[in-house]
Amino acid sequence: MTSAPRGTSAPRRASAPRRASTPRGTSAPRRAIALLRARTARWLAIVRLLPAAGRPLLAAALAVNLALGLLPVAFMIATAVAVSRLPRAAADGGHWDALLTPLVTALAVFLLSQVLRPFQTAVAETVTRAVDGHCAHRMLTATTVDAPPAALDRPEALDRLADARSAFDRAMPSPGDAVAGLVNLVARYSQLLACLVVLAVVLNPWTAVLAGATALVIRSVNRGSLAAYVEYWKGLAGERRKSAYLRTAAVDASGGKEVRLLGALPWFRARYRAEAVEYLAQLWKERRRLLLLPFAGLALVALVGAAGNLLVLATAVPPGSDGALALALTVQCLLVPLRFGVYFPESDVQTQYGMLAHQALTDFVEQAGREPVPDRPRPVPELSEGIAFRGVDFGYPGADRQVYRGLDLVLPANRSTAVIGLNGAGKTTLVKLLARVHEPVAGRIEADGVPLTAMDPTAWRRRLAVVFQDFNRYDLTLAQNVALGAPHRPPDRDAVTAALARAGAQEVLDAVGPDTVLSAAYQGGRDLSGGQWQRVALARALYAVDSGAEVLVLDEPTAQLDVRAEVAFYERFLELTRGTTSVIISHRFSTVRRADHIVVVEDGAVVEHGDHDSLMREGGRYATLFRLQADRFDPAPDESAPDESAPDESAPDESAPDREGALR
Ligand SMILES: Nc1ncnc2c1ncn2[C@@H]1O[C@H](COP(=O)(O)OP(=O)(O)OP(=O)(O)O)[C@@H](O)[C@H]1O
Repeated sequence: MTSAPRGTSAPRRASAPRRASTPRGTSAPRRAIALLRARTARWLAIVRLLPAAGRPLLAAALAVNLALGLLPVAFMIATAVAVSRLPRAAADGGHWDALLTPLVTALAVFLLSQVLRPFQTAVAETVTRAVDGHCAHRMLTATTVDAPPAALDRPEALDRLADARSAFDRAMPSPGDAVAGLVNLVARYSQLLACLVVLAVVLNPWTAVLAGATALVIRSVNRGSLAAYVEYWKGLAGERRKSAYLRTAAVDASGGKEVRLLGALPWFRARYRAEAVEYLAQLWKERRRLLLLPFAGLALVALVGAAGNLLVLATAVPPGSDGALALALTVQCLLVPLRFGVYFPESDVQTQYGMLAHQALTDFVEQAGREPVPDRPRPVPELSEGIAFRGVDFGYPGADRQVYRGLDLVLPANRSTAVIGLNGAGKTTLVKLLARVHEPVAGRIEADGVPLTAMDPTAWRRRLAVVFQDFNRYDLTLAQNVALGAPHRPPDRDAVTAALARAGAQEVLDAVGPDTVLSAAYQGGRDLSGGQWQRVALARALYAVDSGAEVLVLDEPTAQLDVRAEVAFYERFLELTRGTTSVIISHRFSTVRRADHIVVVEDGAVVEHGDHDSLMREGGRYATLFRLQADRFDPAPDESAPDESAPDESAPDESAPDREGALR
């Protein structure tokens, strides 16, 4: 019997998954037809993957399997001939010559099958790899090129993606395994067919029909049960994903440290165990229902079929040596259809779960969709006016709260704009809308009057250099980490060095060198501090600007910098952003105040905008937040000191950055 594949343990469940993917309320025959259609479609999808293995490989795999199917039948014939000649050879006073040819043939056939058997495994593995390479490419293209980035935020799409990915991680059978399993069936079915032909010729066609029918009935019930079980298993995809998280959270490098510090391993272990037991209990119950109980029925069918055929055998076999040949041959041939009552280890689990993995991939590609690209995209303009958000409404899918309602905002070209607001006000969301990670629900975003939706999204994104709050830390060399800012550009070591210097990461470069992998998990690798990483990410964005990106977007660029580094950053800020259209998001007013234009977002809209001095004079939200932050560090300011936050202040205090550098 089959077993659930590795790596499929254990989530909790609020409600049991549906047992079939057909709609409720439809009649039983209709449901059966729908189910049959769905299963046929899955098989056809796997058949359509065959060419991905490549013709020569496929031909080799088919030839090996055909040989492995037919050679055992040749062995049966040869041994049956030898057995039928045995009485006469013995009677002729030990004239064993007559046995030589069939026995040598049987031996040769046997040896050939033994030699071919490892090739079946090797060829199947090669087919698997070739097909999986093709499917993995499809998955990567879908996730990183075709699908809109927001698709990767949708839980149902992520569930499907998780199942597809776990197949490529070899945690469950993959589409390639399904194709190899399908090819392996050639051996089984060619053997069955050959045995049925022998039965029809040697006994009579009805015996062949009865044996064939018995084999196919028990086979289809077996496969049907397995398919239903796997369908049930599929319904637990979301829980499997949660469970995989629990399993790895305590052991992966980043989470593991904190789990150890908290002493939370027993908690994780207990939680994982409880969920695993609950999850497996459901699976086992379903397994008993779908796999164990039908087994009793199948055994009965097999028994009746075998009994019927043995009866025919007993009455139809003629006496004499012809009868001995017929008996020896047909008894062996009858055993082959009966073996269709067990799962085929080289094929069944592979095809069933592999089909599901392929279905998961297809579902993901369909659910994620394709990012719309206009037929005739308008060129991305060189910004001279700026980027305008016009009446933009946006809320995350499934969330009840709108992040923006009728947002009007201009990011002037070639100037720096700082966006401030409280936690959750929507600052990062603004960056995501700008980068077209999400699209507005209403309203539009324009670059020099051209709607972003009229441009090729890839061309637009190439104009942006973004450092997200949760930027990527690649386990690659320092130089590669920076050069990834413009992967389309041929590697330019001088430009990488210059970007690092501008980002204040010269010390990092001097300390680790450009070719050190930035991860202590590799031999000779070195990890960086949070602040050092932030500078590397900034260097990546500056390298992108150097390579043609026009809009620099920095989301909390100094959050992890120490006071000295932050002061150095904002001293360089004007130089870093000069000539570029830049957007900076920061809670640190020491960074923000240097921007040409400051925007305060609150309750889904811009509530104030202007430069530092005008906003301070206004004495509104910005001024309140600014003073609040300043007071944290200077609760009783010297009365004689210039009042930085005075509403009527007319000239900025140039000494202020030093004091504000300590803010936070
Ligand atoms: N992927 C998401 N799905 C659903 N809601 C989200 C998602 N990302 C953010 N939100 C919600 O959208 C709102 C705005 O989030 P956003 O990250 O833009 O805020 P922010 O101003 O950048 O906050 P912070 O200052 O804490 O970084 C918040 O209420 C947040 O909970």
